[in-house]
Amino acid sequence: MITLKGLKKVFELKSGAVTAVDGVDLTIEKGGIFGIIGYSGAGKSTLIRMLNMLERPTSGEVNIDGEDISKLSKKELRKSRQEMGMIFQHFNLLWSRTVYDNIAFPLEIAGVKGTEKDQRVKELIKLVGLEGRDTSYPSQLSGGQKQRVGIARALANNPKVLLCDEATSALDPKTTESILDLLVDINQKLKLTIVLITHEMHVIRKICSEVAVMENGQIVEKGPVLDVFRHPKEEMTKEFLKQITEQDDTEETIQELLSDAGSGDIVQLTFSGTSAERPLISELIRTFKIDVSILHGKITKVQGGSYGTLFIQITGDEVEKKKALDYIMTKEVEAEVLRRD
Ligand SMILES: Nc1ncnc2c1ncn2[C@@H]1O[C@H](COP(=O)(O)OP(=O)(O)OP(=O)(O)O)[C@@H](O)[C@H]1O
Repeated sequence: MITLKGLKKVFELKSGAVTAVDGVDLTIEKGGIFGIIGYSGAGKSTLIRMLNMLERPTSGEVNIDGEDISKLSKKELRKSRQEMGMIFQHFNLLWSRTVYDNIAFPLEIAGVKGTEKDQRVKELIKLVGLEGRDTSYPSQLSGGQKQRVGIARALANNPKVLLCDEATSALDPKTTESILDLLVDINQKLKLTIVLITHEMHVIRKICSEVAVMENGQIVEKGPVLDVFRHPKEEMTKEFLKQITEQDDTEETIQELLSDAGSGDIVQLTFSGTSAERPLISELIRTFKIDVSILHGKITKVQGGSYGTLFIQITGDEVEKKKALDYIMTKEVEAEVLRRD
């Protein structure tokens, strides 16, 4: 649905030219939640702002449903923008208007009036969970409530895409969770495509189906979240993943496990996707004459499945242990014997 080809943005400053986005090729499929992660200055804001031409590209194409929107006239662009809602880190609300009037604003611009407008605003207030706050002013709302108004306003004209520019970066962790839950809810209920930019990996982990990692204006790695999390290729991706992996998966902890454990084979199991949800350990104990102790483990849930590592210790007869290992291999679980008894 959204295809970027050779997208580039150069800002000409007195001090010289700054290339904010440097030849980005990207395809964003309909209906998913696509996350773009990068550090400050990587070019994320500039990139997302080019998706609705808030920022004009220096070169390259932004194709939405097969149409290059950088070629549209002002009038056509105004119409095309209604198909894309946007929310911002600092909400960008109209401070002198109530919640109701903030949400009604884009409808008024689109020429929606009277009962139709009233019904739509009430529907949106309900959708984002702000019933009873219609007459409040933004200054009377919490950060999370302000972002809910931002979301309702962005959805007013039934857009196909919602662009989120660091939408939870100004919020505390608990409020962030509730706004992320709301975004997933909207994505599923309205079949809305969401594109978000963030510098926080837990946002990607919690709600995105696909991710692109941005560095110096370029996309350095991209793919389904589960794949990128399990097999990150670039240093930048690994660095972001450290935000959500705990220290206890380090080489040192594994060495400690190996030296502390009693007799028996020590096996590292790596699960991903639906394999993480199978009752593998109970299957092993029931099927083979072995004992299994769990030494250490962590399963992380992401959109589209789970992934994780489990360290187990297997004791029993050599033949049975070998059969159990062979069995594990047939279950789409990677198994590595770290120590053989
Ligand atoms: N309007 C502008 N004029 C000049 N330079 C700009 C402009 N907007 C962005 N830049 C520059 O482009 C580069 C990328 O900035 P951008 O804001 O897109 O990055 P970002 O990844 O979104 O970072 P942040 O989260 O800090 O906004 C930076 O070097 C920035 O200084």
